[in-house]
Amino acid sequence: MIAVDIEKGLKAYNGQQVLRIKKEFITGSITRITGPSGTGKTTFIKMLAGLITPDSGSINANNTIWFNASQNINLPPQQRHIGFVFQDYALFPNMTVKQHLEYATNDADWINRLLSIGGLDTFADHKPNHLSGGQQQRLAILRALAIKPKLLLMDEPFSSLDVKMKSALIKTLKLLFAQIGATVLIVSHNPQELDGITTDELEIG
Ligand SMILES: Nc1ncnc2c1ncn2[C@@H]1O[C@H](COP(=O)(O)OP(=O)(O)OP(=O)(O)O)[C@@H](O)[C@H]1O
Repeated sequence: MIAVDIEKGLKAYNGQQVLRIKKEFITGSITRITGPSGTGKTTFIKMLAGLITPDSGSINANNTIWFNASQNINLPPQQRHIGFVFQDYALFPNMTVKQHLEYATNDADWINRLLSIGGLDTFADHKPNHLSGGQQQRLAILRALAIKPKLLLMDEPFSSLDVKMKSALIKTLKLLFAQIGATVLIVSHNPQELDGITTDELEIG
């Protein structure tokens, strides 16, 4: 379980706004994060990843303290074993599809399975600028899964996929999440796309 109780002052266009999140995420749960634009959904998952530091409070993952302001503990991102799908993908321009996955794992069977799940087998030697937007987005998802993360954070991960591709991929991912025992948080503006996959919801703002 991941227990979060944090506060962060956001630099909003109209002054200061405080983001407060108090929530427990059960191991293996899949939570949809909703809320209006600019309320702090991305900032929240970046705080879980250790990419943004909360002003106060704590984040505890199972028996490990990831963040505790009063004890001055702040585990770096690489020690949190998290998979992150960035809204803008953040792919490496000089790496091929396969190299993105090899950067994260040396398990060749797992890499081949991921390539097949993402429909990118035949694009293994392509670099991102030779992929469509949907293919780049799928690569960002596969890269996040490559380390078999215990916590997977996804920021609008299906926004560039067509409806058919999206629903097939989501069904497959649900099985995969269960298999690797991941707890998953998905920021999504689309109310329907995650029907039947999420087990919990967090509304921000
Ligand atoms: N490191 C930071 N420290 C403080 N404030 C930040 C930081 N990064 C972003 N912000 C501010 O937090 C606010 C919320 O931004 P954020 O991207 O988290 O919103 P969001 O809910 O994900 O929006 P959207 O749905 O449009 O993607 C913005 O006003 C932004 O300027």
